[in-house]
Amino acid sequence: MISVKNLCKQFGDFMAVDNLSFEVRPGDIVGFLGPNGAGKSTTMKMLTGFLAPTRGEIRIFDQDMSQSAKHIQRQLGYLPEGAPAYGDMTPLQFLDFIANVRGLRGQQKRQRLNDVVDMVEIRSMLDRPIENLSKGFKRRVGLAQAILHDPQILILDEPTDGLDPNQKHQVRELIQNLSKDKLVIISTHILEEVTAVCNRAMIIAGGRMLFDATPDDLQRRSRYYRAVSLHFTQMTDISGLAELPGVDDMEVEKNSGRVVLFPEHQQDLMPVVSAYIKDRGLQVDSLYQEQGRLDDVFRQMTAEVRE
Ligand SMILES: Nc1ncnc2c1ncn2[C@@H]1O[C@H](COP(=O)(O)OP(=O)(O)OP(=O)(O)O)[C@@H](O)[C@H]1O
Repeated sequence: MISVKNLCKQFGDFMAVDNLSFEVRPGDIVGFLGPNGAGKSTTMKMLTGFLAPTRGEIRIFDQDMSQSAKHIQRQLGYLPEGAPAYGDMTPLQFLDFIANVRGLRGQQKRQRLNDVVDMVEIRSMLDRPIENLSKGFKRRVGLAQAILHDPQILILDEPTDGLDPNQKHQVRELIQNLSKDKLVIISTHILEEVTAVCNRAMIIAGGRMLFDATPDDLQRRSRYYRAVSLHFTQMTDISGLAELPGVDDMEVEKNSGRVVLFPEHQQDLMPVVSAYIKDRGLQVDSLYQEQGRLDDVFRQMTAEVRE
């Protein structure tokens, strides 16, 4: 388990991480969200023992980071922001070097290198200097070094940054497949990544924790949660929709002409809206209940906090 209590990091007068407390348990895949400068990377650097906190305590598997960083780091895989690596090495040389540092030897090393190269799909790039690889492949090499020793804890700073949509999908699958009993923390700016990969979402801004619950809970906070969204095939008088029982508000989206009906108290509007459409013989080309918009919640939550 990771246990963080009252964690603070100050750079000069500036408080980058301000009194964070949380726990992460096996099986948790935490999406660490926040605007630029929120303190995500700084927190991750402290969790991995690369940066000393100004105040507070980090305990991992019941050991204190300030006393036992080396021991803890053996059980930890870290993909830093930007995935730094030795650019003049090839991925094969670099991963072999990391495997040695991680204490892998002989057949076990060869087997693990082979497996990880396939997992992150870099076999075709193994003999090119890392500095000549595309951003996406550099990121995969970074991911490979993080998982090479099959660590119990994975801390990945924007693991899908710079990847194309196919690669993003692969890396998300990889993270999900890895993490049955692991503790995973990933930082991301991509909100859908949190619903796609994570079972827990933490939002920080200005170094402070604003939210820590499931991605579903986060979606439920959106004003769009259970809103009914519909689009008419042709121009239609929609004034009656706003008067339906249970409708709190109605908006028409400018570009698409899509009508959104917001429910009172998150109630289910589908039956009344469907009946209204059917009774009047109106033609719609789409009608669905929204699950909540994460970008909307994220903006609301972080709007008032300094960057
Ligand atoms: N070594 C440092 N010295 C001074 N200030 C720093 C240092 N490292 C980070 N900061 C500042 O601390 C704040 C938090 O930075 P951090 O990199 O943790 O944010 P982040 O949430 O990871 O942002 P991003 O999403 O842009 O990567 C920023 O204002 C940053 O400028």
